[in-house]
Amino acid sequence: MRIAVIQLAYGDEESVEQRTERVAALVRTQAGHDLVVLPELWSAGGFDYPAWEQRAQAVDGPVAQAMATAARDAGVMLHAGSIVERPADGQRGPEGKDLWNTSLVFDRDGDLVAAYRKIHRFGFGAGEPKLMEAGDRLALVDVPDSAGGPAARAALSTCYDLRFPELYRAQVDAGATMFVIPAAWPMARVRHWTLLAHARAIEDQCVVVACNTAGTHAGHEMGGHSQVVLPTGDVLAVAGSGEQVLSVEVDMTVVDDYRESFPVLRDRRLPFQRA
Ligand SMILES: NC(=O)CCC(=O)C(=O)O
Repeated sequence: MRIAVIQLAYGDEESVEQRTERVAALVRTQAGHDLVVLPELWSAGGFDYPAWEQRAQAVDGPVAQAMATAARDAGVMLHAGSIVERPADGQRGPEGKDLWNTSLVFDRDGDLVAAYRKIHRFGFGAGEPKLMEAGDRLALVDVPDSAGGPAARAALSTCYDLRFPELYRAQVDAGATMFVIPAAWPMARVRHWTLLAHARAIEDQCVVVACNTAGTHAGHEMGGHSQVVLPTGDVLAVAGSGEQVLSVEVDMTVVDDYRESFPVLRDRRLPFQRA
């Protein structure tokens, strides 16, 4: 299957409306891909905490509508990155807040087929844990291969989630063969981003499609280096530090083949006795 990873760069000057139009146009140029992936919180600004309240939208709000239309126009499945979600029905979480960091996936008809609320909140006590609720539910979606190869069973996670291997093990147990991970991961820790994505691919024998942000916004330089990593640990493609689109061909037979030839997952031994 053909996958496009759109590593967006943005600063503070562009309005949400301008950026949404620009991103929709970029998505439309990706016709011919089976899956197109955008980064975390690209419309609200990954580190622009003070703007989140005002930029929050529902899962059928203006950003989602623009992405649904772009997916349909391009005829691609679109992982539209994440939005700051404020549910239209006034829902609040257990901490009394009404915002979530929510990823949205649209199919090639523009229908919303998956939504994932980020489980692990990032921000050193500020940002997400202060302003948002945590998700508590896995989300997986099938990505068909128009060339007739096996579909991917894509599991959704977001940025800081990458540091929590137990999430990915749970996704594997739910049938995942691919991890799709949008992010706004800063340059300061880009080495962690690269290494952890490799680790998740190798330890869980999945294809990792990791789409980061580039540019500098809200005083934070983003790390870029989006990447597509195979279960073998081989890197199919890696971006630099600026705006860039990676276009890769992934044969999903690699997952079953590699799991068969090196059956690491079958050698798991749980539960352990307590010491
Ligand atoms: N937006 C994020 O989740 C950033 C995560 C990050 O910077 C880190 O884990 O390091």
